[in-house]
Amino acid sequence: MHRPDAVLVRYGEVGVKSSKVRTDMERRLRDNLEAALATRDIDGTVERNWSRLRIDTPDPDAAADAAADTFGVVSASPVVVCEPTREALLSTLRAAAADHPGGSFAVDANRAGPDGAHPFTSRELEAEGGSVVENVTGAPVDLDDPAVTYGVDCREDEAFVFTERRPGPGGLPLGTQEPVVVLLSGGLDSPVAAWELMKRGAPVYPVYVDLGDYGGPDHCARAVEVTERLARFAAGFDTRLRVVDAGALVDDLVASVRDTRMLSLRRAMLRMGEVVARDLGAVAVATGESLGQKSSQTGTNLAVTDAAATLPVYRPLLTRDKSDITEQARRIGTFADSTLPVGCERVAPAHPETGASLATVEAAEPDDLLERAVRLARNPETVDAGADGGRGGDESDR
Ligand SMILES: Nc1ncnc2c1ncn2[C@@H]1O[C@H](COP(=O)(O)OP(=O)(O)OP(=O)(O)O)[C@@H](O)[C@H]1O
Repeated sequence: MHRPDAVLVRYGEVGVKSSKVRTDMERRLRDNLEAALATRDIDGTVERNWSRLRIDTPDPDAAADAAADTFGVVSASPVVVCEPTREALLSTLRAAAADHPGGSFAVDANRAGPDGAHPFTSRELEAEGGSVVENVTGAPVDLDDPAVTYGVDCREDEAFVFTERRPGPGGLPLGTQEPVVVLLSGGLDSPVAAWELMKRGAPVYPVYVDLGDYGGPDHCARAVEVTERLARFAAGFDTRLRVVDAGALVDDLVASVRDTRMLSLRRAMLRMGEVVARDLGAVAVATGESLGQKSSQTGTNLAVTDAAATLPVYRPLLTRDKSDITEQARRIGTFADSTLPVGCERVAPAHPETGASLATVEAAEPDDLLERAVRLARNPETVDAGADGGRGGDESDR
């Protein structure tokens, strides 16, 4: 195949929106793709074209990877662009077949345009293209499970030939929903929760609660590292980690509260997240909790935790299994060394309460716990983890 000279970017859910919302979301997707190219130093321009976007670039391979990391994108294909004529298409297919990697193949053609725009149908293109590829490669046709699919997208003014569809994350373009604060521990779950929210279009502001001696520099470094990985999916958005220094508060909790300590700590964390959320214009606070995963995550205990919240609490992983979350963390690149014996595990009491009443928890915790949490969160330290901030709170495009 000649070198591809562009990338076709396909989206999914954006396409079923009403035309105004769809236009706004396509624009946002285009801007996000441009930002993704810019952060990776890839030259290219992005155009909205019928129901796809198209990137013209000297480096389609890298541009397709950048698109495949962009929320809203369902798939991206490096493509060879040619004239929308039978001769040009068959000749481009012939050139592509010269690089056939082996195994069976199919030709999948899509033709769009007004009646009479092309003197051939999609089916005819598939049959004729199939013969061309067969002649060049000698490979067998397999329409059900081909090793290679030669894609042909034929439009009125131009046509595209491709052999790859790199899957994207799907979802909605980042910035089409309102921002959310995510309590990010740097453990396995909360980065996946953040990713899931971003996938639905919500920019996230990660907040790490420094647990002092119970966390330590390695724990915090892990949160920074994970934030950097998340920033890869959020080019142009402010994903800087906000760090709240809660060492003294945790020391006091450990010294003064026994079985319900973890619940009081979660309540304080939610309050801290809320302060940052209000400051940055975020509409909710999210955690990586899932039902029954830990003693603090029973239905009763989650209700006690939520009683401290005045903003909605999002738990994108509520019903997910740990094995599934772990597999996703590996896939999206946020799986870090999760075996560090630090963090909340060290704060937990020997016999944590699994079914606390709000009255019991409130009676056991210091009277000023939540006010103290608010004070601590007013001036978080901001750690730049590689994003080039600025658009997280943009009202205009949601
Ligand atoms: N130090 C922290 N800073 C910010 N948020 C935290 C911290 N520790 C816990 N959280 C939040 O509370 C949730 C439940 O805490 P849990 O004890 O399960 O955390 P973990 O196992 O250390 O981390 P994770 O849940 O991210 O794997 C986390 O998913 C996260 O949203």
